[in-house]
Amino acid sequence: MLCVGLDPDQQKFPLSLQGQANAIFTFCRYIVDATADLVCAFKPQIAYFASARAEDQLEKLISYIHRHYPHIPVILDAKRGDIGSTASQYAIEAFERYQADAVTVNPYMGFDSMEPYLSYAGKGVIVLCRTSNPGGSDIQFLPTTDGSGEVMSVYERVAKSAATKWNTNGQMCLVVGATFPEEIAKVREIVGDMPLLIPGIGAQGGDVQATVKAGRNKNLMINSSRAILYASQGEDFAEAARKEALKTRDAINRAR
Ligand SMILES: O=C(O)c1cc(=O)[nH]c(=O)n1[C@@H]1O[C@H](COP(=O)(O)O)[C@@H](O)[C@H]1O
Repeated sequence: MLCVGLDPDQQKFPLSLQGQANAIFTFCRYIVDATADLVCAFKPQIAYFASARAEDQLEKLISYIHRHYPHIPVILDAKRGDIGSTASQYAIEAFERYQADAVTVNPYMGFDSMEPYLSYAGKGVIVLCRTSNPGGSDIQFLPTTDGSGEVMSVYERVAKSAATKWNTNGQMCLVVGATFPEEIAKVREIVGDMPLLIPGIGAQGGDVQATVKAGRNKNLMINSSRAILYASQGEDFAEAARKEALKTRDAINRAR
């Protein structure tokens, strides 16, 4: 159930990679090779590539994962959200340019903003529901009604809509932060067996055991990025990342 997040921050790279052409790809490739037998998915975060003008290295990385580890899905973490015509372009970017198997999207603009991704049969559409950051509560906790008199918070409404209306082709997953196990349990209750992407263990301090229990040990992809990527910033970074990934995977498995 471990998903390794690929958030390559060049300032944290070992000296031997600093200033090298293709350093981002090379760093991620080492991490992928060191952890591939321990993961259920890899999740590259697009901002780390785009901010460094390294989209070509993201393309290369996803193609490398597909070629060497074809059984491991790649989740492109892009958190897109826009009107349908623009979302169509983002869907082309995620699924045709980058060849991702799934993409994270923001549901704030509603169902039509997610439809272009859903039109790619077999691709995963991973919808933000109860995010891991403290400020997530600013909006996601607000009460809503839908006319039936039933009051629920925004994140519960997203979960309910995903479970009852939006997931027409079985492609949807939801993001729920490991930092909020109570809400993981509520979302699990609403959506049944739908897969959940759960970031927030490791650097953000989420509790692995509480996360697995709240998710009922079913269809979970539990993401850790920085704690694994930068377990060491020295030349032994890949070895250290493997050790940390093993430790995390074992902690997840002990909690199952
Ligand atoms: O969609 C996500 O992946 C995501 C959603 C969320 O609620 N919280 C969250 O941290 N993430 C992403 O998950 C990763 C977490 O990284 P670490 O905190 O370093 O493990 C980052 O790439 C975040 O952008």
